[in-house]
Amino acid sequence: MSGDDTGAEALLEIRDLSVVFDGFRALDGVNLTLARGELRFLIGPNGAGKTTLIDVITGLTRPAGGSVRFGGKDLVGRKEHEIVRLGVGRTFQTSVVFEELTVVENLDLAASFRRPLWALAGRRRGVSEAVRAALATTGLEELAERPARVLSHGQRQWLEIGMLIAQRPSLLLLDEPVAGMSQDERARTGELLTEIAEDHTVIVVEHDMDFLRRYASQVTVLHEGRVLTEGSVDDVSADPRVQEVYLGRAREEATDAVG
Ligand SMILES: Nc1ncnc2c1ncn2[C@@H]1O[C@H](COP(=O)(O)OP(=O)(O)OP(=O)(O)O)[C@@H](O)[C@H]1O
Repeated sequence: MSGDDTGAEALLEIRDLSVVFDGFRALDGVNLTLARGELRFLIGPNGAGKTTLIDVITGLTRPAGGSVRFGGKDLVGRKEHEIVRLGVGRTFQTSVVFEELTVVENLDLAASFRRPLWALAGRRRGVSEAVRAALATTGLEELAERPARVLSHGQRQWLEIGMLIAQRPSLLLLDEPVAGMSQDERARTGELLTEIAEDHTVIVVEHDMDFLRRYASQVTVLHEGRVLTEGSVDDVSADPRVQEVYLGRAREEATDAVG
């Protein structure tokens, strides 16, 4: 690995990234550096390019230009499953939970994804350490033997996060983990993210400013495919350009609601 002046601490380094869909630039020269162990919130109005950025990191979308380095390895051009094996995990906006399997079975299935075949073949009954840890972190121990279909919306989201942790990624990418949650569930998720960030590097896509004020430290704001600004929650929310972008959106939504 050649050392450059961004230092050995950077786990993820994105340089001059662009994505073009049918001539439309969904990402346009994005730079983003994440230190190992960082919890970074990624915000921006609808269509800003947040999901596209996650899609590029995870190999779902191929960029038109730029680079994505993770732990010193270039991710561009690698297959999705290869990127998972390198230690990048993501949640999707659509559920990946198996309804008829229990919570613990869902976790075990997720954990087995990175387990070598010989370990699967010789597997004894019982719960692996990775599954036990995921159950404890997400607070789902009491529901371990219940089928996933009985879970509330919040519990299901926590299960999905648990399934991700069970795969032992070093970088977690969470797309709007509190969408549709009650206030209590949001608070519990904020605590969960803080806990997970103690031993993982995490990017959370979120546009709920209240949630950010409570749980975010470092924030990157995307707007129209570019990084508008980056910094602490206070700095970012005091930035007039960010306010304009969000107020503009609020105005549009108010008009839509009326119309
Ligand atoms: N597969 C695709 N083909 C064409 N255009 C796309 C595709 N995926 C995304 N886009 C466009 O790229 C832009 C960025 O979309 P993206 O989903 O990344 O935004 P976002 O910031 O995640 O928004 P949201 O908050 O609504 O999820 C949007 O204008 C979107 O319509």
